[in-house]
Order: sequence, then C-alpha cells, then structure tokens
Amino acid sequence: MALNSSNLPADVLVIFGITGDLARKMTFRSLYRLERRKLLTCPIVGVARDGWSDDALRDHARAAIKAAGEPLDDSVFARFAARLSYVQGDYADEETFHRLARAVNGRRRPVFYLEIPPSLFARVVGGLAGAGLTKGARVVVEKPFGHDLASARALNAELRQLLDEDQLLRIDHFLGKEPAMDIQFLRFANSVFEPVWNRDHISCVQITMAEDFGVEDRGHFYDPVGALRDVVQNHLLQLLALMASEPPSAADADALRDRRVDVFRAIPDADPAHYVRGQYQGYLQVPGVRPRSRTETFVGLRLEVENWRWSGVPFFIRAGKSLPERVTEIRIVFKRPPRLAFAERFAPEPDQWILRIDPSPGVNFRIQAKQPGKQDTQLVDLDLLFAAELGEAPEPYERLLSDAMQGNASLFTREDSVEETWRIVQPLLEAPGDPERYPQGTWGPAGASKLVAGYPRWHEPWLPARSPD
Ligand SMILES: NC(=O)C1=CN([C@@H]2O[C@H](COP(=O)(O)OP(=O)(O)OC[C@H]3O[C@@H](n4cnc5c(N)ncnc54)[C@H](OP(=O)(O)O)[C@@H]3O)[C@@H](O)[C@H]2O)C=CC1
Ligand SMILES: O=C1O[C@H](COP(=O)(O)O)[C@@H](O)[C@H](O)[C@H]1O
Repeated sequence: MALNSSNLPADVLVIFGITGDLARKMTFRSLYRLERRKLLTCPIVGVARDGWSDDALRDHARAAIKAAGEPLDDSVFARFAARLSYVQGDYADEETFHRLARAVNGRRRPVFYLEIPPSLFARVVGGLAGAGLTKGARVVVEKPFGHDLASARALNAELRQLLDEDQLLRIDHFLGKEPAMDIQFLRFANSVFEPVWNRDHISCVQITMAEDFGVEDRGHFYDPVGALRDVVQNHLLQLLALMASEPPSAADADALRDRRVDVFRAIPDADPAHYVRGQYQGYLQVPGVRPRSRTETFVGLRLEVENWRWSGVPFFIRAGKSLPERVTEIRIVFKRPPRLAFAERFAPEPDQWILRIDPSPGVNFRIQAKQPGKQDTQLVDLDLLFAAELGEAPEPYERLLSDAMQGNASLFTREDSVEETWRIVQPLLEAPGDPERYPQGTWGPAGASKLVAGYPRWHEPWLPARSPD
C-alpha cells in the first residue's frame, strides 16, 4: 500500500485505556502476535488511572495473552515485555499529558490508541494537543463513533479542531477481517465475477450476522445502543460497501475509501416501512438493562443502492443476538434461470454466491448440477475454506494496529463515511416502535420473513461443518 511522506512508521505506540476490558481481551494478544511476526518496532506506553508499575503492566499483559488462548513463547514475550511501560494519570488532569510527554520525549511519530469511553475522546485529544503531542501524531479511536448523525458530526467537528483528517483513524474491526478484505480480491482478481455482479444477474443480496449468545455481562453498554447502532451502522454497512463498490483505481487509502463512500452516497435514507426490530425473551432480565427496555437485539432491514449497477436489487440485512448459530455471511442470490426444456422439474433454485466472514471464513458457490440417473438438477456446493487452502490469516486487531503504526489508513473509516452511514440509518433511529419478542435460539421475529416477501426467503446460513461428537 502506498505511503506518503507523512505516513512513516510510528516511533512509539501510546495506549489510553490499557487497564480496560478491550485491552485485556484483544490488544495485548494482537500486539504479542505482531511481536512474534517481528512486526513490532517501537516502544509501547500504557496510560490509565490505576497506580500500576511497569512490571505490573507486564504481568497483566502476560495473563491477558494467556487468557485470550494465545500460546506463549517466553522469548517472544520477553521481547514484547521489554517494550512496555506505564504512565499513571487521570485524563481529566492536564499533568497526565505532561508526564506522558516526558515519557515519550524525543519521539516524533507517536500513534495514540484511544480504547476508552468515547465520551473521553475529545478530552484526551485536547490533553495531547495541550502538551504539544499531536504534531506528527496519528490518533486511533475505538467504536462507537457517535450515537446518531448529529452526535457523529459533533464529535468529528470537535476532533477536527485539533487534528487533520489524515491523523485520525476510526476503528471498525470488521474492515480488519481478512475475508472482508478478500471481497475485493475475489471480485476484481477473477474476471468471471465482474460481468454478472450487477442488477442484470443478481436478484437480491442477503447479509446475515447471527450470534448464538445474548448480551451477557454487557447490559450497561448494550441497552442504550441496540443492534442497529452496535453492528449495522458500522460493520454490516462496511461489508455491504465492499460487496457493492466499484474497483478502486489506485492503492492509496483515499482511493479505496472513496469507492466505499460512493456506495453509501447512493443509498437513500432507510425506510422505516422496511425495518423490523426484535428483542429476545429474557433480555429484560440481563443486568444493566432498563426495566421495560425497548432496545432491539435483532434487526432486519432493506436498503437500496440507487446506481446503474444496483438499482432494483434489494440489500437485506439481518443481525441479532441469541439466534441459533454464530455466523456472518454475505449471500448473493442470482436470478432464476429460464425454464429448462430438457429437465423434469423446471423451477431450479437460483445460484448463490456466499462469502462467510465468521467463523471459518470461506466462499461457497451454490450451483445446479445434474442429479445422477435423473433428468433433474440439484444444488451443489463449490466451496473453499480460506484457512485450509491458504493458511491462517492475521486477526483483525493485529492487522489494524499494525496498519495504524505503519500509517496505512485504508482500513479505517473516514469522516464522510461515518456521517453517511449514520445518515442512512437515522430514520430508523427516529421511529423505533416496540420490538417483537422472539424466543432465544430462533431466527428472530416473524416480521423478518415478511421483510423479504416477493424475494427469495432468508436462506439458512452456510455453516461450518461440525466435527462429529
Ligand atoms: N470491551 C470490548 O469488548 C469492546 C470495547 N470497544 C470499545 O473500546 C473502548 C474501551 O472499552 P472497554 O475496554 O470495554 O472499556 P473499560 O471501561 O473496560 O476500560 C476503559 C479504560 O479507560 C480508562 N479510563 C476511563 N476513564 C478514565 C479517566 N478519566 N482517566 C484515566 N483512565 C480512564 C480505564 O481506566 P480505569 O480502569 O482506571 O477506570 C480503562 O483503562 C470503548 O470505546 C468501547 O466501546 C470496542 C469493541 C469491543
Ligand atoms: O462490535 C461488536 O462486534 C461483536 C462481534 O464481533 P466479532 O468480530 O466477535 O464477530 C459483537 O458481538 C458486539 O456486540 C459488537 O459490539
């Protein structure tokens, strides 16, 4: 990926919120994996409120990496631990940033990773600016970026007073998933797909993100948010854009992001008449959930992409918790073939192209083949599991943190993209209504199937083969 002169590798990584949950579950493990692949080149400074010593941080890192299930090699960990140091301080206190400035003295290209509550983003960036630390820096911010269109605009405006857009890297970890990146490779590196990737050949697109677990211990976080904000405005719209975009004409970050934003601009505001909300039974008993909460744990919606490639092809999205399986897939349903004069049965199911993002990423082309001994067809799978065929891929945070340190912004969301995606879902936020209850372990409320009326039904997702018990 092309880098310009201002995008040189970081000479220090500073992590705000190093004592938090995301750091414990994800960050240490990802950084350790980068160390193992010899892709870490700079010191790492953690900043948080607790009075930890450098050694306490190292002990915490070791425990977190192990708890995340990563096999630990002592020599790799020793290299990693030697990079770690800790600065204690409250983000409300200006002195914290001066202490940090002394700790990173002489470093010219810091990357600041803000894995902290979003309400603190502006305060921390203000503190960094006040201590003279933003020049030459890049700032990575976690999700969520805003709560609706107005708050996303306000946050952009606040941060942009202190940083240029190319200094600001907004995380959407789905963009760091290897199969999401694969969409463009599969589409544009194979000349077989492009001629059929349009409204002349495709009947509809179905995107499913199903989780077979509930809100668990995240009630306080989830209840003010709900499924639409949690995974649709960000992750699933980014997948949709990758699937629907035109080929980028260059490799720089903006060329790639421009094509995704083109798709968002072509999507009219979502129509509440094509929107279904569900809540799983038992959600109200989750600690942290408000009594009589109307927050949705399931959404189904229909979007259109009004351009020459896609006009008339509905994009159906469903996402939910406490569904029967954990699976995220994009399914392209092609148009039905015409009547086959030589076959016994003349209503073959349309072909489908399925990209599974999680778990066990892969691609499956479901086509019709002749049934042996019969004048009839049946759907068969031409499938490929990426890991088995191509080897293990880096984890999303490994990829994103490495890109942030290298100065490659292509997998981070830009200001216009964030605002466009909020604009698309905004009418749904304004007309929430009561969610339909659904039993746990089912495919959501009945309304979800009405949403696709007139189009192929929701297909059972393509699931990874289960090993026999
Ligand atoms: N946890 C997860 O699975 C995911 C989280 N995220 C996002 O990551 C971000 C962090 O989430 P998470 O790790 O869960 O949050 P936590 O509440 O677990 O951690 C927040 C961190 O910020 C520190 N902090 C908060 N306020 C201050 C302050 N005033 N001064 C100094 N330090 C402070 C905390 O330190 P202290 O412990 O001292 O309070 C802690 O280190 C959020 O934006 C969240 O939306 C995104 C995806 C998944
Ligand atoms: O951002 C989020 O994503 C997770 C799902 O991500 P995955 O990579 O584990 O599939 C989701 O469970 C969570 O609610 C949401 O905040």
